[in-house]
Amino acid sequence: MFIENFKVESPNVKYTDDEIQSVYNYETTELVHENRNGTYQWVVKPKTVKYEFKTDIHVPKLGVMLVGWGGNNGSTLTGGVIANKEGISWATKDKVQQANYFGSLTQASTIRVGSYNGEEIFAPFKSLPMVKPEDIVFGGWDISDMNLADAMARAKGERANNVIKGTKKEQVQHIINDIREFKEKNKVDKVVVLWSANTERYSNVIVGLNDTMENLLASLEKNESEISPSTLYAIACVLENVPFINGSPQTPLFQRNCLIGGDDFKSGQTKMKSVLVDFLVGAGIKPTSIVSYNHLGNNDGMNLSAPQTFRSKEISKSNVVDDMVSSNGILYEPGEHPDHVVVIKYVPYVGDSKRAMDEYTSEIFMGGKNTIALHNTCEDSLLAAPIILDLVLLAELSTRIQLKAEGEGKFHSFHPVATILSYLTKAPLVPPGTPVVNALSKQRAMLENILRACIGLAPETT
Ligand SMILES: NC(=O)c1ccc[n+]([C@@H]2O[C@H](COP(=O)([O-])OP(=O)(O)OC[C@H]3O[C@@H](n4cnc5c(N)ncnc54)[C@H](O)[C@@H]3O)[C@@H](O)[C@H]2O)c1
Ligand SMILES: O=P([O-])([O-])O[C@@H]1[C@@H](O)[C@H](O)[C@@H](O)[C@H](O)[C@@H]1O
Repeated sequence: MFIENFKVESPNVKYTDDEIQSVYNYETTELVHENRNGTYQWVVKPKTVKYEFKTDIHVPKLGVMLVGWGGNNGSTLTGGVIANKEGISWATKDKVQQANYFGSLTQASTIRVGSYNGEEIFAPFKSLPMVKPEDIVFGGWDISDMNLADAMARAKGERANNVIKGTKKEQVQHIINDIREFKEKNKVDKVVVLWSANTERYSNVIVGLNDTMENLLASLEKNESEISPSTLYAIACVLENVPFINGSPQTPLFQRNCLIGGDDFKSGQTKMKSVLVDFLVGAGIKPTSIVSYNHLGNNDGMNLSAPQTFRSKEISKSNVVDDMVSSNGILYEPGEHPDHVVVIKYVPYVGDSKRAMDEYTSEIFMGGKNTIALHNTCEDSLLAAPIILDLVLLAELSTRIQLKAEGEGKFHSFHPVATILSYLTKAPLVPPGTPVVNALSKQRAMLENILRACIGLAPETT
């Protein structure tokens, strides 16, 4: 059964006029490698850490500035939100289609809150006060000056006629001025910037050039050509203390003192992979070869046909099985890894209709082989647009949550590198020393359990 809303009554939660305060007992384990009577032994010690959360319930007026606003995803998201806001419907050959938010975790999925009369009860995933998509003020940048309506109809072709000019430093200042003007003009309380522009070639960390914020700022002074446009946007956001989310694979490198999320929307083939490989390895089956091919004909596909940009995607799409493989030392020797090949081809005719074909070969009982072949056809932008929405809404929400662990004196925000957004990205950015989790079910559980903690509900274990 589905219920629209609910309120938690518990000694662990208190609703005030300004915030939801909650207490959450986090059941975890501590591992020690101890020498006991001359033999080293792993000892697992279950422990409970008490956390306190407070969530500001005042939902701000939110501005979202998309870099690459006129692209396939930027224009599709904007059009989709307007269609929802205006309640637009249209005739298709099958039926009259209503605007919706299918594919959005925050808008179209549910969480289990308990049972009633023997029936499971589910409520909307957005169980905390969140910005409504229809209330977002959209803005942004594009190197093409085409209006959004025409841009939406176009998914390919030459376009750079609206670039920001000047030295790198001047460009950063230009972006900062744009953010300030946008805020002022639209009277928004907060802004989130999201890179939905084209994939850039992969940037390496070069010592002295981009390895620290100081070196990056010094390189900016020198107008160093190795600083990519996405890095310029990221620097501007860091300097303006505006959350920055990277929807493409290249990693803009900077000191992370304001919320940073990324990298690369986890929309189709990779999302499926982070479910399937988790299932196989979790079932004690050993994937030994994963061959992933896809072709598409939109501008993203054309851009990725350049070897340097394809390399960025290849990296973000390839690391996705690492945590699952390394979780099972019964199946894999140390350092052993399945053969994993990623291919992307540009086929203009199919446009936005991305085709993905995957072959998973695994070893099963007694040397048997199991081959699974998948074929998936789906509109690229219709997969990505709801993910962009979730990223900005969850990024905004996470800036309103404060927490404090037992023994910590003061409340503080989450770490600025937003692990909470992992579910939505192919190559999740995590703080140094934090393990990267790619398995989709774990990523969703982490996100859901944080939201549950904020309203004093125990983690979901079923
Ligand atoms: N399913 C998906 O669509 C999906 C999944 C994962 C990642 N991505 C990534 O999302 C990004 C956007 O995808 P898309 O299909 O909208 O691509 P697109 O090519 O249709 O749109 C990108 C837009 O960015 C603009 N642009 C390029 N460089 C810019 C710059 N420096 N500053 C401002 N604007 C710039 C272009 O003019 C274009 O309008 C791509 O990097 C893609 O790899 C997409
Ligand atoms: O999310 P996913 O389907 O694994 O990956 C996709 C790629 O396979 C595709 O070629 C690219 O154009 C999309 O931007 C996206 O990155």
